[in-house]
Amino acid sequence: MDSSTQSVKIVVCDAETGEVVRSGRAPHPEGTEVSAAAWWTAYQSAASTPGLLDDVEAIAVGGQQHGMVTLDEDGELVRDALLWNDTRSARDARDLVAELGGGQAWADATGTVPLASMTVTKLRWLARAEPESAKRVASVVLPHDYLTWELGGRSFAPVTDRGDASGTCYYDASKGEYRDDLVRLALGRSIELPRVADPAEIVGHTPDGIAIAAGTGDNMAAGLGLGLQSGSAVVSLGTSGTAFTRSATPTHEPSGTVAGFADATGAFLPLVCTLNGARNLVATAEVLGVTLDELARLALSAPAGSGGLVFLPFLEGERTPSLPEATGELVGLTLSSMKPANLARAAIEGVLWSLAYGVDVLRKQTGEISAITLTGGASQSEAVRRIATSVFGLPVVVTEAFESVAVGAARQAAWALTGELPEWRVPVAGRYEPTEADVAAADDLMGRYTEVLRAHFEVPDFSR
Ligand SMILES: Nc1ncnc2c1ncn2[C@@H]1O[C@H](COP(=O)(O)OP(=O)(O)O)[C@@H](O)[C@H]1O
Ligand SMILES: O=C(CO)[C@@H](O)[C@H](O)COP(=O)(O)O
Repeated sequence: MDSSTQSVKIVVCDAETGEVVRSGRAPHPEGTEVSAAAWWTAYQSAASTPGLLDDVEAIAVGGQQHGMVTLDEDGELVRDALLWNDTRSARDARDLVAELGGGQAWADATGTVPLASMTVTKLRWLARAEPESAKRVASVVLPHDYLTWELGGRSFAPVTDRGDASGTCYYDASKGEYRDDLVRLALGRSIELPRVADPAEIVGHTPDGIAIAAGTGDNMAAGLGLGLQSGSAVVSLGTSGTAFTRSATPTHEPSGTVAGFADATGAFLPLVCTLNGARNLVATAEVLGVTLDELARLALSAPAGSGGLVFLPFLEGERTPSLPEATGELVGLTLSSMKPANLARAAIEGVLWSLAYGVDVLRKQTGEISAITLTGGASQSEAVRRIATSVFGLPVVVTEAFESVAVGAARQAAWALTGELPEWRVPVAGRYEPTEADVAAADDLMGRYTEVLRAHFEVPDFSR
């Protein structure tokens, strides 16, 4: 199961080959504050498709990362979960960074410098803004932990895995230990935290006897589903934009650009995340009064560089660069550039640009990255795939197994069931090679965006 921001997707895979044999989905409520119970209801609705779960032997959850799900002593929800894209704890993030002695101190302690997305900052927000709710909290779990617990009929204590735990900023991924001192720093006291299960552990069973694996964060699950290896990066365009790679060793990047997450196999998953993925494209299509397919056609009819238009895609504030209070900018409007086609292309270039920057920073942390695998809802767009070559200047691959998070969760479930990580084939649906002109366009685009970004916002070094 992939329980992500906008929807839940279930895929049923053949345990030997990974072939997707059945699937189902259901939408999630809108907003950055959502009751965890709504995710369980959505899962039950998707799973009720007749025959969908017939013969299923094992299940795992890949879930949107970082969300703060608060439980009281009786295991009841204290309040709605604050999601990864809720920026109200921006001030708390700044305070926590200062209180521990700066970005390097956090990067050393947990691998990651807290920004408003991370669970630890939401704990501090709760203590500050809702002290009465904070007092009632007995434990905090992540979205995937909550769903794993519900799947098991609450018959075992909540569990998590090291991948998702690494996104809390109170778990040290390199040592595999919770940092109770950081929970106390944020909330003022200790709380119960879910046990961190082994990557291939069966943590319990559903009331129907289906084995439940540990599950993980959605990006970690996508890494498993796509068979991610060092030297290449996954770029996901869902609600968030993410760029991540696999690393055998932990990263400790002090500026907060690269999160030093763990992956779902025992290795690491350095990751750059933006708040502004596919929804900037949906908003642009709405402004232009076109469908997403028409947006793609328009974008492909415009030249690389969008006739000089630059779209800083900060419609939901931003996490990378860290500008939680920012709004978007459209720059370079002239009589000749202000055309629907240029606007369509600029939206795609803008959304991809911050991830191209992310890939550059990842490269500095982990070594060469020579290809990109695109995934997430917007990777279905032919324009996104083609334009990506001229923003990254790298080969871009799209796989057939489109729901990579759910497939990765299924692969983990098969691993737990059989005791061996299955070697599932990841069939390539398309490979887009950059031309020399694409590589030059990528450099040019990075230069122009950096200039416009610097002219409008105060940011740390943000250049190639
Ligand atoms: N062809 C497309 N072009 C651009 N965006 C698309 C396209 N198809 C789907 N999307 C967008 O992708 C998003 C859903 O992607 P998904 O990866 O499922 O998100 P999440 O995992 O965050 O719930 C939605 O905002 C949807 O409108
Ligand atoms: O916060 C992050 C990663 O650090 C996001 O990637 C969330 O994990 C949500 O992902 P999507 O719902 O957009 O897939």
